[in-house]
Amino acid sequence: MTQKAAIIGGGVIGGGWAARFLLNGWDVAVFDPDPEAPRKVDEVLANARAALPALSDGPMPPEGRLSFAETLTEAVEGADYIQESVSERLDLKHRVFAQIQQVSPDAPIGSSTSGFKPSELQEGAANPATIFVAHPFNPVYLLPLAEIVPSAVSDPALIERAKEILRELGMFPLHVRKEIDAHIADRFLEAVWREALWLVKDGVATTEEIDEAIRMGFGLRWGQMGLFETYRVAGGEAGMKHFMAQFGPCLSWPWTKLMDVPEFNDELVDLIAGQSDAQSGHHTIRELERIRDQNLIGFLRVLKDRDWGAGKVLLDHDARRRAAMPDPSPDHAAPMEMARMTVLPGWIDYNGHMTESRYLFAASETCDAFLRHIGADIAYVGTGFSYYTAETHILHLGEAKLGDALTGTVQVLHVDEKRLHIFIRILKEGAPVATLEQMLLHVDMKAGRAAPAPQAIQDRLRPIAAAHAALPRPEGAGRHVGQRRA
Ligand SMILES: NC(=O)C1=CN([C@@H]2O[C@H](COP(=O)(O)OP(=O)(O)OC[C@H]3O[C@@H](n4cnc5c(N)ncnc54)[C@H](O)[C@@H]3O)[C@@H](O)[C@H]2O)C=CC1
Ligand SMILES: C[N+](C)(C)CC(=O)CC(=O)[O-]
Repeated sequence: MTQKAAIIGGGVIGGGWAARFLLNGWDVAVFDPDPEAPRKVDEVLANARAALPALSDGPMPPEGRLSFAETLTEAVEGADYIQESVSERLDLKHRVFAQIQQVSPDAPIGSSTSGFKPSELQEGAANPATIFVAHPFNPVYLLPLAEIVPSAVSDPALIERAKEILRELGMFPLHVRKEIDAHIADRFLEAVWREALWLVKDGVATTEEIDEAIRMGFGLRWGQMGLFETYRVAGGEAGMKHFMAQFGPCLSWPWTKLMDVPEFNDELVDLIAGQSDAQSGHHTIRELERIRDQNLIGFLRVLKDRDWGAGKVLLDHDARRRAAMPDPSPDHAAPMEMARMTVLPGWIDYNGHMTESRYLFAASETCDAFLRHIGADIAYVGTGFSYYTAETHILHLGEAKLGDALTGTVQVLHVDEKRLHIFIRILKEGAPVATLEQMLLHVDMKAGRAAPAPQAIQDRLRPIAAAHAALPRPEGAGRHVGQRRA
């Protein structure tokens, strides 16, 4: 049965949570008294639809149903999980928890709070044990981290269940063992933010120069190794001990203003906002979000290729989803949908449409998913056997443009013990933009020659091939270059 999430507060973060749940197949009810909230959530969701599927190498589950509730009660009724994302005010959060628990006293309630401790959130609650911090990072639909902070009175079983739900959404729940204002990650962000405000206020650097200092250097390193692993490497062969010995004395030098904060007044706000407008005002916020999303997808995909850091979370999520997914078409009465992709900026050529190498990439994503489905997965390759593509014929039938959602399907044309003959369709809105007919050979990699596939793989393939033999033969199958279309 489809699970239901209630999102209370549909701003930047609530919209991101709604998208994360919906695109992972949950029904979502949002409550936010702001009449603009549905428009904002819809816009965030549109960006998320163009972004999150690009991280997945398997078909996404069918999107859940989104509703905007008239009342908080309506939103939380029957919800399996509730995420509070109202403005960062403790009195408001307390009122919201009281209202939620009148309807739903036992459901897990995660709070997106950036800084309040769970024990502060729980004050005066009817059932404090179900309230905890689930602090996400913007954009919630792309970044895996959620800091999970329980208090001493939190229900440990409920916390474990909440962590499991977040894993099911492809997130990385980081259990913060000791509650503290601003948790773990926001303590860093706040420290860097305070330093940055001083640098602008003191006229040392503009907002743009500070951003360059981050994104041209250490920001890139942090994204893949964090702080300690990066500094270990910076210690050279002697590692962390040498790094500490070299930079330890700086701790008593004036390298930070952390103990001192700039006065928060109109002058500071105008200074920062004015420089920020000059730096980025030529883009709308939605444009900046899309630029950010595509950059993050690029980084995350590289990390995924390397099975490293946040990329490892994505790989684990794909594997978990694959294991949980029913057969794409158990009766094999149609070509099997094996992959979903979004056309990314790096896929576009000088003609303004998807470049030809990306059609091979799309086919390979589709074919690899099919191979995993029949048991020829990476563990199988580890045994020294695999399928190699021996021949491909591509027909370009339409154009794919930036942001288009593509689906890859497989129709099996013929199998024998060594050969696998398939017809891949790359579809946009249900119509093929390309077809790729491929012949694959089952190979003994050590011997370097074709070899019969094992019985287990053949047993998975043959019923599919038998059912697909009853499907109409694809129009482009067996074509050669230059042949006129029927
Ligand atoms: N913006 C960010 O970068 C991050 C924010 N957070 C946290 O997420 C929470 C929400 O922040 P944002 O989404 O940025 O704020 P926001 O201002 O974009 O959205 C807050 C929403 O709460 C709604 N709201 C106010 N009272 C409400 C009520 N009684 N019931 C339902 N909705 C109500 C508002 O109408 C507004 O749409 C805060 O606790 C914040 O600390 C967490 C991570 C990052
Ligand atoms: C600035 N902030 C405290 C709202 C930041 C966060 O809470 C996390 C993020 O997404 O940067």
